[in-house]
Amino acid sequence: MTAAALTSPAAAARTVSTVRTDAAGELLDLLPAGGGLSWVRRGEGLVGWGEAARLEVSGPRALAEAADWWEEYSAGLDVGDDLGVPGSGPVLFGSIAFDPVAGTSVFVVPEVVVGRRDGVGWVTAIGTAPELPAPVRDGDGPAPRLRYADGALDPASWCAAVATAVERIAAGDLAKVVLARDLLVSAEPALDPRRLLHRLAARFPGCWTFAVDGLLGATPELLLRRSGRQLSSRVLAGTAPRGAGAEDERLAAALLGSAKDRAEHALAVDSLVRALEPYCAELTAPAEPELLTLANVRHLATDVVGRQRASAGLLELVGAVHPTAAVCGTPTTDAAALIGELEAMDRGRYAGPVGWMDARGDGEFGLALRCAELTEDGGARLFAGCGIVAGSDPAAELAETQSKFAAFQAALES
Ligand SMILES: C=C(O[C@H]1C=CC=C(C(=O)O)[C@@H]1O)C(=O)O
Repeated sequence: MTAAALTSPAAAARTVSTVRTDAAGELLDLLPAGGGLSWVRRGEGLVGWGEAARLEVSGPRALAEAADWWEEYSAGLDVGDDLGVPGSGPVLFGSIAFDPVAGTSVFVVPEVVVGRRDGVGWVTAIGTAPELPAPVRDGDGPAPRLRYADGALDPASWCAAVATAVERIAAGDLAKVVLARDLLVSAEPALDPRRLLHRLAARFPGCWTFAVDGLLGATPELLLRRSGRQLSSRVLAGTAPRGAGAEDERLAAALLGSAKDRAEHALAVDSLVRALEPYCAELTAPAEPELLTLANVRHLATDVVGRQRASAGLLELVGAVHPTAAVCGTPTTDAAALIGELEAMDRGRYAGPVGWMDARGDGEFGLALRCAELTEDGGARLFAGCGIVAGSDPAAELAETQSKFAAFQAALES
């Protein structure tokens, strides 16, 4: 089934202007109280608010429909863009379901976007250009009172699911599956997305702090960036906890030397490279992964770069590479079926692509990891998953989900 609810631009709102702004300060400080849209890393990126148009879509052609809709929508705009850089002019934010066929993907064109790239700032407005709001730095009030509850599976049941996955892998049914679990949190007073985004960005400056339609987080994984014909991706898989003092160094060395984690990582890189190859004139992936160190965990990381050959748009490319084995498994179809069998939950937009694109087709989509979906009662549903391969230990994987939940929990609890 395809469900497409779209808004067309009203005649009065067809004018788009991008002008340079020297407004200093943090992008996230400009967000309205209820939150808004965000894609920010190390103080650069995009924030947006207001809704000039919106598309919710599912079904076998979901991403193709979204691409057509954006092309038609943006072609109908009268754009004045002083900068002409990736992210200037009209911008579409998107949060794509883990399973775009069954799940609902959400695309939003904000009325106002403020961007910063290489130190240059700009503001884009659809319709009448607004006065920029006074920046608000959230942070001093007390944290809300929080209560956590198990999501679909309690820890013991989730460990049993991991043990079943390990058996299936040992039986030769598949090589890898990523199993996730959810954690529910209720909050009094209701969670404030702007406050959460500030805290995520402060603790994870090297991650992309994102917010699209109630899904927010700080992801370390870049699924695909397109800038003209240049493509890049940061693939992550293989995780170790952080330790204190010398123990931290020992854990880092053990991760880099772990045959299990290297195998898990190689499958993720391979899945991306295979999917991207048909579109590329050049594609380079280093043979050895590097370590990516975050406040809560370390990952094996590989930066892949390519030059596009065919004229495919960004959403087509995203649809071609998703889901990689960093969030699904190998072979993809068997892993997706096992996820459906064992996780006992709907991932929704968790582990799906999240990001933005402009009218030239440049943009960035990460994977929605280390994130939570805000719930109507003012709380949230947190997600964390782990790659399961031969030799995975259920207790260690459970501990890994706890380390990953800790990324969002630190923002909730401070
Ligand atoms: C699925 C998640 O992480 C993926 C990305 C990096 C490392 C992973 C791992 O080591 O299992 C996962 O593949 C998650 O954080 O929910």
